[in-house]
Amino acid sequence: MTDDNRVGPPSVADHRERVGALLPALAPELMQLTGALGSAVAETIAAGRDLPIFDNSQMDGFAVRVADVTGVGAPGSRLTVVGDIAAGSAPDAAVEPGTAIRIMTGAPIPDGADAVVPVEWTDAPRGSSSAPDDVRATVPDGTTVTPGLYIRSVGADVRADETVLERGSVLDARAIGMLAALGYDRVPVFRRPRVVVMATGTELVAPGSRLEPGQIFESNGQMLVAAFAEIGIDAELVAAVSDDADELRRILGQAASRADLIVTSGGVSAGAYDVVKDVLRRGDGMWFGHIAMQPGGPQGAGTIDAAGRAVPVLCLPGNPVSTFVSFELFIRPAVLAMTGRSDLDRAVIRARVAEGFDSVRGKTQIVRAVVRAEPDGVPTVSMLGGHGSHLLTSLARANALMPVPADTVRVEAGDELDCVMLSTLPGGSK
Ligand SMILES: Nc1nc2c(c(=O)[nH]1)N[C@H]1C(S)=C(S)[C@@H](COP(=O)(O)OP(=O)(O)OC[C@H]3O[C@@H](n4cnc5c(N)ncnc54)[C@H](O)[C@@H]3O)O[C@H]1N2
Ligand code: MOO
Repeated sequence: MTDDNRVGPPSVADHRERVGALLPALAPELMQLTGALGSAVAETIAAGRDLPIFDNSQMDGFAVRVADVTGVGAPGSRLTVVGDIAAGSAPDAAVEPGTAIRIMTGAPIPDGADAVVPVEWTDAPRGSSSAPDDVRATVPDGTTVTPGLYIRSVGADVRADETVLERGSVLDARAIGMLAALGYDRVPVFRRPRVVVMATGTELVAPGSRLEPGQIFESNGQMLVAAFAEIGIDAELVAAVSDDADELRRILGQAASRADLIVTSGGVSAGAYDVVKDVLRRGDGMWFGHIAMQPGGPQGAGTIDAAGRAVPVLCLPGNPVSTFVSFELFIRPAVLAMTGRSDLDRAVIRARVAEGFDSVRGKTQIVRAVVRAEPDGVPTVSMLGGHGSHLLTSLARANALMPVPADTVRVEAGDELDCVMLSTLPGGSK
């Protein structure tokens, strides 16, 4: 539990709980399918109809009766062509004994037909705009013409009322394609939060600007917006805010009026210009402190009032690796839960440590790491770049974060630890 009267600093789990409790689940809404990519479905969705919607042809060819197309290798009897069905039109004749109907891929199977022979098996001209008067099919060696050949049956993909998406699953391109095929133009989803990301620090200038002495390029805001985009949330980046309390107060107020969540970076430690902490600590509902984790120790979390609405604010430490680790451990799962998603956590792989290293007593150390697949089965993991929370390049090169428990002071080669995968394991498996 998060408990300000506790002995010792809050743990990673405590802070995760605190952040999770601040972000309420967002209400469901009906959304146009075209805009729903990345949203989680708000209710279990059943197919409203069968798919395929009707029996249709899998091939460009001729709809026939099996009895008329027997024998392998030898030409079958000549069949009178009594119709022509393109995809998108309905049959206007039935296939009687001794007849066939030309048919295109996706067109409905006419009454009387119980198989389709591809045009390649026939003596009909291919790609001709009009159907021939008659046709003869020759069944290739090794093929048996049985009822249903090259017919895609109604309901073979999914039957009406069968579940196609569970509540909480995310709409990806494939799910959207499937819902469109079922005829859904709108889909019930959990609303996604409006997020404002605010990078604070007088030293920050936008990438691409000319640097004056002491200035650096703003990277945390860019990284956070990208991290939100990776979980389907279009966050708004507010230009780097200087360490001026009045300016920050004004910008926070404006952001709160339009946001479901505000995320700040920087200004939460013990410095003379730690403006985020100075401005927000005066309001009710904010907590600031150090959690037992490195990087990412100093944190702030709470709500601010926006015309009677309590808007959650999460304040992340400014060191770039600390910002990212805080997003990963606290914001990512809480925001995914807020948007109704059921897949809150990244894939975890247990890996064997390749080289030993020291860890910090009393703090969960979040180590940047590279996990590699090994032929013998157990993947190996190597620490990357040291513990410094300014070492952003090693973070960018890592494919995993490896939490080392707070009671561990030394990790030995050969120890096995869980690694939280940030990207795909070299070799392809997740
Ligand atoms: N006396 C103490 N000093 C510090 C403590 C402490 O407990 N006592 N904690 C250290 C730890 S741990 C961290 S983490 C940082 C957190 O500091 P702040 O959140 O106040 O962050 P800043 O001071 O604003 O910045 C820290 C560092 O990161 C750079 N930065 C900040 N924002 C950005 C950005 N948007 N893009 C790129 N780089 C950024 C900034 O220039 C600083 O170098 O405090 C330690 N100090
Ligand atoms: O904990 Mo700070 O986040 O080391 O860099």
